[in-house]
Amino acid sequence: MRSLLEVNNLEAGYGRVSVLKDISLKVEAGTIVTVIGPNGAGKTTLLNALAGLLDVGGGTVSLEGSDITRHDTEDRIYQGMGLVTEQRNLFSTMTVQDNLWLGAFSRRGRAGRDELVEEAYRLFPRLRERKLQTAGTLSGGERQMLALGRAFLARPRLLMLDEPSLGLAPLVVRDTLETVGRLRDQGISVLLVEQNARAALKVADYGYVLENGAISLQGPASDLLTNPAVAASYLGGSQDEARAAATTEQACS
Ligand SMILES: Nc1ncnc2c1ncn2[C@@H]1O[C@H](COP(=O)(O)OP(=O)(O)OP(=O)(O)O)[C@@H](O)[C@H]1O
Repeated sequence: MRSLLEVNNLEAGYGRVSVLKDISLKVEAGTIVTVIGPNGAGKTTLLNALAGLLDVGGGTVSLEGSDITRHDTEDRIYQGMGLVTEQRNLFSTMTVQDNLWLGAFSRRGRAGRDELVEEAYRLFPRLRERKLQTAGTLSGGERQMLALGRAFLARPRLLMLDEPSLGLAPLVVRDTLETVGRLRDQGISVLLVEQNARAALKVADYGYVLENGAISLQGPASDLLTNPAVAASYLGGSQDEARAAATTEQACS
């Protein structure tokens, strides 16, 4: 079966500065794949390269088997890619409702758009409660939810999210990543870039660890959560604690 997204031996960077080295990864349809890694590892660069915002120096990117390596961003969006950046790119002086309405551009006519926005409210009830509030006055978590709601309305096949938990309090991070899970339930596959490794691995199906522009480790998210090396570097525990957690996990399964 072919993957929704397949990246092979990707190289990319900024002018003569090379950042991504020989990146190969896949996103299967209906799954959440996370890329975790420290500051400066190249996570945002990876999403920008996949969205066609950077020239790639080598390798290939395919979406459902069709080679899009040289396609421009507009074309990639047309083919079903969506990107929510760290900035979330909302219209701060416009209401929640109007921000959503703009996201429903794929549907023609007022009735069609209203129907789509209604679907977003069903999926994210908090947005309905806030629909007349301007986006600039929302809390960080609500802003992120609005960004996800708007991305949902564009109906991408693959949604790429750059650090949705950035700047959010721990409880709000959990809420936000549960929302990402709801998008998957709606048939949207997700490539999730996160520094918050634990929260990301909890919601994801599969994970990659990116270090210094290269993939250093990959596996099912549940395996990475109990991997001692991942725990020591990214989950805030010692290798001994991680081994103990892995043993308990195995004993319970
Ligand atoms: N416009 C740019 N020009 C030159 N170098 C850049 C540019 N943007 C990023 N870099 C460099 O590329 C490397 C990877 O940066 P990137 O933002 O992709 O990392 P990241 O993993 O997303 O980090 P963070 O988690 O801090 O956002 C860093 O060394 C960064 O300094």
